[in-house]
Amino acid sequence: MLRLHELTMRFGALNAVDGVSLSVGEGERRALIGPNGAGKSTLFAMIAGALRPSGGTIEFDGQDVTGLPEHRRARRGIARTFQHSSLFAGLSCAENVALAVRARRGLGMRAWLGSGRNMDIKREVTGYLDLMELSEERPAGALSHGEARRLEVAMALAQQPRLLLLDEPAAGMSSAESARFAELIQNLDTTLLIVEHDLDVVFAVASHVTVLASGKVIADGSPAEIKASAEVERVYLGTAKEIWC
Ligand SMILES: Nc1ncnc2c1ncn2[C@@H]1O[C@H](COP(=O)(O)OP(=O)(O)OP(=O)(O)O)[C@@H](O)[C@H]1O
Repeated sequence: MLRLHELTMRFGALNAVDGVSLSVGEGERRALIGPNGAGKSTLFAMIAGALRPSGGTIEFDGQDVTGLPEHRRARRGIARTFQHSSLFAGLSCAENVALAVRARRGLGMRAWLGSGRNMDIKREVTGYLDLMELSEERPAGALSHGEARRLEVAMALAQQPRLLLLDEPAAGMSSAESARFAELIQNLDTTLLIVEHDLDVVFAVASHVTVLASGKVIADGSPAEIKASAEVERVYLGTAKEIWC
């Protein structure tokens, strides 16, 4: 579904992402991990379309999307969440998700409750909120941090993405919140690419893990392979574990 070939991002003399090639298959849940400054966010931004690569290509669903802006990638089925909240605090959970559903369907924002079509939207909204265990009527501004992040995922799901990109979704969550979040994400059947520092979340959610360091892929495999990798253990999970967070 997603194929990166020799993807590179240079900032002046720095190769923040340095010739990364990787493929994500349909149905995979891929985690990108690595220490601070490894290039994860930069790689994520290039995949989402927020940053134009200095070199290399990005293929989505067999098509070269390297030059496409973010909104056109979104139309092809790539949805993302942001590190910072993108919710409307004064609207309820249902209203926030309804906005995303209506945007996907190309509908206006006026007169959005009442008609037959709106019942159809309402059913769809309820489905996404149920997946993320959120109640319809609560104002987004009254949600806990963990609930707000789940609402952002519900809004991304409302785009019916083929590939969902999650940018540090568990950042700032308590350990109880992040454990629940991981369970909910595991139940999604969307192909997923997640950048995350919380390794408990990563190993609970991911089917595949890619480890970046200094802009390069240093390991790639199943969670069990990554945990067992002497190289990853030596550099990150063991002696230098403190640099992860
Ligand atoms: N806009 C920019 N201009 C210059 N350098 C940048 C820019 N964005 C990122 N960098 C540098 O690129 C390198 C990779 O940064 P990036 O944020 O992608 O790493 P990361 O793995 O996401 O780190 P973290 O885990 O701390 O978020 C770092 O050295 C960073 O300082």
